[in-house]
Amino acid sequence: MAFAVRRATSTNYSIRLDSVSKVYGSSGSAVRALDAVSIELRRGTFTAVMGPSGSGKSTFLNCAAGLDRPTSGAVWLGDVELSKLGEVELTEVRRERIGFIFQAYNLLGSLTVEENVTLPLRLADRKTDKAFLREVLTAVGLGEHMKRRPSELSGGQQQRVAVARALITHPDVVVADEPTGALDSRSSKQVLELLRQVVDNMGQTVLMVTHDPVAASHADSVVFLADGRLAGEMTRPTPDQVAARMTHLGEW
Ligand SMILES: Nc1ncnc2c1ncn2[C@@H]1O[C@H](COP(=O)(O)OP(=O)(O)OP(=O)(O)O)[C@@H](O)[C@H]1O
Repeated sequence: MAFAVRRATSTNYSIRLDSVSKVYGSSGSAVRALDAVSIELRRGTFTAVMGPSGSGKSTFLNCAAGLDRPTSGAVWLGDVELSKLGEVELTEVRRERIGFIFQAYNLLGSLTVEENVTLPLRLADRKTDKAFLREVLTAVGLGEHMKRRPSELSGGQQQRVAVARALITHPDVVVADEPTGALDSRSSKQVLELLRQVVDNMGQTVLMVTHDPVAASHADSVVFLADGRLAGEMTRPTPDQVAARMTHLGEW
């Protein structure tokens, strides 16, 4: 993987949240899922998000990736303010500039590996760069399985297809929500090492929500959330340090 990410913008951060709050419901039943969260993710870094159940991790990820809109505050993807975009533009930005990886892989069963990976390009009416496709599939270890369908692959292989699909558009950021939640420890390790390579060798920016201290230890830094607020950050995390901090934050 010798290529570099195509930069759509010149900012040195990929995502920036500026005092982002998210309130679900109203008045008596309102839940403040995020409370004035400000953070910048530098380009070419791997950040994990951890916190007790209900601390706002998914809400954080969804707001950062334009899947959900903050109640107040601003979200920037490079020099584009997501919170100012209309639905059509936001959909386009998500499709073209953000790569998504979900716990459940979300592959289309009727499509081959190759077709699943290139789907974001077809949806955006963009041509497939065959050399890049081959490079990405080789990088995720699936160069020999391009014509298989998801049902003919293991869970770990399916998630690696999802990683390739997330990379194919040269996104500004790859967002992963519990990417190893459904995998055994060996497949988890492969996927996490792959995400690490994507950052180190391709200069990608990765943001990952996880419950697993071992998974988080593959990141450059871990951001902790508690009750919708930032509750600290740890650089060069080890699994033990992450687990100790999580225990300190409460039940998880
Ligand atoms: N659509 C919604 N409507 C109302 N409340 C919501 C909604 N989504 C999330 N919440 C609430 O917001 C808070 C944060 O939820 P969120 O899913 O972001 O937490 P989380 O840290 O990802 O949790 P978990 O680790 O259990 O997945 C919780 O109190 C949750 O119940």
